[in-house]
Amino acid sequence: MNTILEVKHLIKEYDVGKNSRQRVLHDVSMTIERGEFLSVMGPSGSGKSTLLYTVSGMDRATQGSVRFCDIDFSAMSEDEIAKIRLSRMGFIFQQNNLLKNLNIFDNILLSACLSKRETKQEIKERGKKLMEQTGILQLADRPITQASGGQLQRASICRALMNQPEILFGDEPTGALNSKAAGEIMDILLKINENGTTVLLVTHDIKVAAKTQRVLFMMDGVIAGEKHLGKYQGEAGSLKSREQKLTKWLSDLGF
Ligand SMILES: Nc1ncnc2c1ncn2[C@@H]1O[C@H](COP(=O)(O)OP(=O)(O)OP(=O)(O)O)[C@@H](O)[C@H]1O
Repeated sequence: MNTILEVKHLIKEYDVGKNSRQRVLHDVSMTIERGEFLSVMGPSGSGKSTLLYTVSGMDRATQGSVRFCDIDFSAMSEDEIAKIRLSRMGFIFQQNNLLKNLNIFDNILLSACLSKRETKQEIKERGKKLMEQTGILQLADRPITQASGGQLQRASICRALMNQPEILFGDEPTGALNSKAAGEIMDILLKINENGTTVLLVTHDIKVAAKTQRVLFMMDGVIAGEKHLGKYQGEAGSLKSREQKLTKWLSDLGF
């Protein structure tokens, strides 16, 4: 086994007013192996996004440890963690967060330009290749106001992949899309995972979670259960049965 992320006894509290703190994650422990494709489900407010942001180093743990490969986030400065995020992790969100004053191509190239590891030519070539793989090469010069939600989400996937991350985090990446566009985004994420990138998604959508390999169920700030579905191989018949298994499991957990 090759562990990419190890979380032990994670506690996360937020300051909520004067001398008042809300505990959102209660003693969460989990391990993610390199190459896995996981999703996190659970009721609204159960702590899914907080878990994602804390394990990806976007936010600090209050107590407990988060290790990415052999790196202990608690021993690192904000700047050091930001460098790791930029060079080794990718992020996609429900809202694509693309910059309005840049066209689609320049939005995609931006993070690679910031990491300054390659020449502009190398960056452009990889950007084009990713756009081709995700079916949006023809949109390179478009302003982001002239593309659909699904196309913009493909662009944000390209942007997240520009620095060839080892792990991709998604907070409801299909949440703002219709079911056809959501299915297409999931197919792209499955290919990315097949090529070796570990993927961790937060989702409310059973159809999305059913295509992932392992589903974590969060409830009141703890991981209340997990379901191993195995790698999804792409057959429609097996997808139906995965969705049914997941629906029954979630219902048994009271969701
Ligand atoms: N920055 C913050 N400051 C204070 N409280 C916060 C902050 N972020 C989240 N919370 C609180 O933490 C709890 C968990 O929020 P979180 O967004 O992690 O839940 P979630 O399961 O992702 O919810 P949803 O499915 O609705 O997105 C909620 O009660 C929320 O109000």
